[in-house]
Amino acid sequence: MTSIVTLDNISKGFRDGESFHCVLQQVSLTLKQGQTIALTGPSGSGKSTLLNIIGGFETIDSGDMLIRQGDTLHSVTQWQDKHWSQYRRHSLGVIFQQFNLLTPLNVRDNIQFSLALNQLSWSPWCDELCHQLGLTPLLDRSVENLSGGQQQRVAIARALAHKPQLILADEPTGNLDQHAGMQVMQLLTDLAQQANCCILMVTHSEECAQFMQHRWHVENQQIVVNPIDNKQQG
Ligand SMILES: Nc1ncnc2c1ncn2[C@@H]1O[C@H](COP(=O)(O)OP(=O)(O)OP(=O)(O)O)[C@@H](O)[C@H]1O
Repeated sequence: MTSIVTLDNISKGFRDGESFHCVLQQVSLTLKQGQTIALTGPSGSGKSTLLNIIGGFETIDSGDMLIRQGDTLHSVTQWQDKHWSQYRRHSLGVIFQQFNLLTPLNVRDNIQFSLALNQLSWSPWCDELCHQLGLTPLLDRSVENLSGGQQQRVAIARALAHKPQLILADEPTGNLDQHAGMQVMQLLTDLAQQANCCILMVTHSEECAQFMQHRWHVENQQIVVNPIDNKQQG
């Protein structure tokens, strides 16, 4: 399987007044095309920090991160803002617990906005996404009038519309009841597989983690790859 993001010996901490709090220490890992990974760990262990580093929303203190663009892995050490924004637009889809939708807009325009950032227009894949997510009858509805489950399905359509190589999800079902949460997880994993996207998903929920092929655990500033992965792949 092709590597899409590699962390090479990265460390990250935060200054708190006089003291320095190390969150991740000399972490190395690789995300591969099509892999799905549940990221678990105690509160405050560094799960969101890891997601933010991979999304380019946080810098690293040391080490290197390599990101695939086309046929080549590029080191981010020399990247400027324009490189990061190009990476986020082209290669990333992001799904958070708070849906972060554009509330004055309808469902179609929320999805179209994400496509427009990549100079893409509505494609048959978008029709398929909306069909499978049950959004086709809702396309002209304002997102602010939708239920939590419906809004989260719009967030998934928006994240997948441009077929990114990587989806970063932070507690994507955290605001949903059990039934809606499992439905959303099933749709997310089915659609990501169809688009050959890798998913790295932070979750506290065992039921959600079960939808992913692999389990990584953040503990003592390290990432522990669970020896009993959900599925032994890649
Ligand atoms: N911008 C920041 N400035 C200072 N400290 C931060 C910052 N972001 C995170 N931290 C600290 O880094 C540690 C890890 O935070 P992080 O949000 O990554 O944990 P988490 O595992 O996602 O936690 P939770 O499960 O509670 O969301 C925490 O101690 C947090 O206070």
